[in-house]
Amino acid sequence: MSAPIRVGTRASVLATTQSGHVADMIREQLGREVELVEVRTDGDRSQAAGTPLAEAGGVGVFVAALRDALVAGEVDVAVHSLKDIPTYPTPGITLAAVPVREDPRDVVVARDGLTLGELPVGSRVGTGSPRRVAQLEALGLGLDLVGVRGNVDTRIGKVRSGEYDAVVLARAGLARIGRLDEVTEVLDPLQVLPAPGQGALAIECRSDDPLLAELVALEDPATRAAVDAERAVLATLEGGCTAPIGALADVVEGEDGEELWVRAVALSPDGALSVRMSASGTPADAVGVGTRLAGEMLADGAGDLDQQHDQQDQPQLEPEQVRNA
Ligand SMILES: NCc1[nH]cc(CCC(=O)O)c1CC(=O)O
Repeated sequence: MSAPIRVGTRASVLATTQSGHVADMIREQLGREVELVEVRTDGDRSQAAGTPLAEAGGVGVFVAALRDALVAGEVDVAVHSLKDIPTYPTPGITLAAVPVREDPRDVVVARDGLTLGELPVGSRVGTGSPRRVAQLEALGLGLDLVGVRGNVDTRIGKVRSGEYDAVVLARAGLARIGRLDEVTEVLDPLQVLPAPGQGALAIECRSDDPLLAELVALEDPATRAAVDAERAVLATLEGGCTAPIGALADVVEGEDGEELWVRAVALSPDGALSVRMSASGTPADAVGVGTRLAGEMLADGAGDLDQQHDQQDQPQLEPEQVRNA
């Protein structure tokens, strides 16, 4: 009888829900015992103490804290939102599995059940993500985009209190914590492409842990191919530009078997300029499809989008590393 698998989790509602979900999968699909181990960070403490903390800005800290606990052998598995982890590899840690993902789209939670298009010009819409800001600006609705900090509950609270008219969030986060009923609009990826990896979970373990071979059973191959392609787009574009990036891939059944389709956009921070492209290939070549697509985007000027193109007030944006949050 082997020891329980220790799954590391952060204290937030979203994090414990995600880790709990993975713990259930390990119990049910691997038949192993699981123990949830809370990994506290300075970020969690300062938030508990009431200090405003950018969830997006703190993400690097949270990912790092879980990974530290993993490498130190305090936990055996770390669960993250895939979109929050960097594209480059981390020594000693392997992305063991990516389970079936939630609906990856962004959503609106607005006052009075409104959609973005129904909000009057000048309405205050909260988001701290440059990717969302640029794509929302590009819609030309005349919205006043303002930075928003804090966890999902805090963000929606700003709509309920009347401070903001709406906030834009990942549907997946709301789905996981059971608050989909508060969504007033699901944004079509034709207008707003999600962050690479949005809606997917990353299950990490130590690269030398035999557990790695077991965890692979939790992987959904179609999700893995899609997020591998999206992250290849991001990794390639990151090398050539700092513009906000959206990317979304899916695997569909074609005439000759499975096909992988990828759409991506890179925008100037104010959304005035963008390079938008799509590509397709096989799921087995996911990284190649994403890399080539990004290469074509760079050839089409995606590397020259970094400057601001008009001088309106911009919300306080989060650090560059989370520009796609
Ligand atoms: N940027 C923070 C973050 N990281 C993961 C999610 C939601 C869950 C997911 O996308 O998988 C969120 C909140 C949001 O963007 O609304």
